Amino acid sequence: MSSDELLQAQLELYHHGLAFVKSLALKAATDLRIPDAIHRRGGAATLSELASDTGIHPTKRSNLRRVIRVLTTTGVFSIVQGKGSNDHAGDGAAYYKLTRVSRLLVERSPHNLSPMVGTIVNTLCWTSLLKMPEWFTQGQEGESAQSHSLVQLANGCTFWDTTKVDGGLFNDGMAVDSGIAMKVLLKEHGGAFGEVKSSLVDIGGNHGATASAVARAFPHLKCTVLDLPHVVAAAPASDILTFVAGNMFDYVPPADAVLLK
Ligand SMILES: C[S@@+](CC[C@H](N)C(=O)[O-])C[C@H]1O[C@@H](n2cnc3c(N)ncnc32)[C@H](O)[C@@H]1O
Repeated sequence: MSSDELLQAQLELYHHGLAFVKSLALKAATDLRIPDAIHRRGGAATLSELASDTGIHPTKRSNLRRVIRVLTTTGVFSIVQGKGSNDHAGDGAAYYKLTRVSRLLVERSPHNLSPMVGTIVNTLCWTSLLKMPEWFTQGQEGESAQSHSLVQLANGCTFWDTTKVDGGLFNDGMAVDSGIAMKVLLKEHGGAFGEVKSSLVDIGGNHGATASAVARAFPHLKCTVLDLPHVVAAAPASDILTFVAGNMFDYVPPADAVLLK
């Protein structure tokens, strides 16, 4: 390698190695409710406005700038000089704005995906994935990879067991994810459900976000949700869904259509 190539390769390696900073900056901004703070300021806010609105300690303001800089680089926020055409202050200061990504993190948005950030950026995922080298090299003859998962190796229980004690982290993420997916699915391909005769079962249907969207759009369908007992036990009551607690590998309630999302 030439010197330039060597330095470029080193840079790329560090980019790959430090990619987690992007996830963790996203998680921090979500937890600090920075998207809400920008939204409340009319869609654009200075660093000091963000710092005071989100309770950043005065000694940490420059650190906040660094986190926001990561997030402007990755497209979560954008940065402009001055507030733009509706800039009454006309001060030319740096303003941080929402992008189509961070609009999904505004709590009042009909497409609020902020719970999903905690679902995908959390210590369970990290501790499990850090075990990859061990997991790949361990195993027993005749055992399938699924029978001993990364999560089991790292945490001593299955992934689904962890959702018993995660305070709703996973299920809350699933609900908001389904809200968006079903909105698009029903808009673009809703006809598929119209063709179902009279009943549908959503296997692993969690708290019923997907099945309720179907049931509301197609009232002729009797919709059932099958999920694990601890998930069904915590599901909100519903007038339009029937919940069945069980294991899909043992029993699937009969229906004209089966949905697996
Ligand atoms: C990735 S989540 C998907 C949830 C939902 N379908 C959605 O799209 O939002 C998988 C779901 O399957 C459920 N599940 C996992 N193993 C199951 C089993 N053996 N029988 C029934 N449900 C199961 C989990 O509790 C979880 O709610």
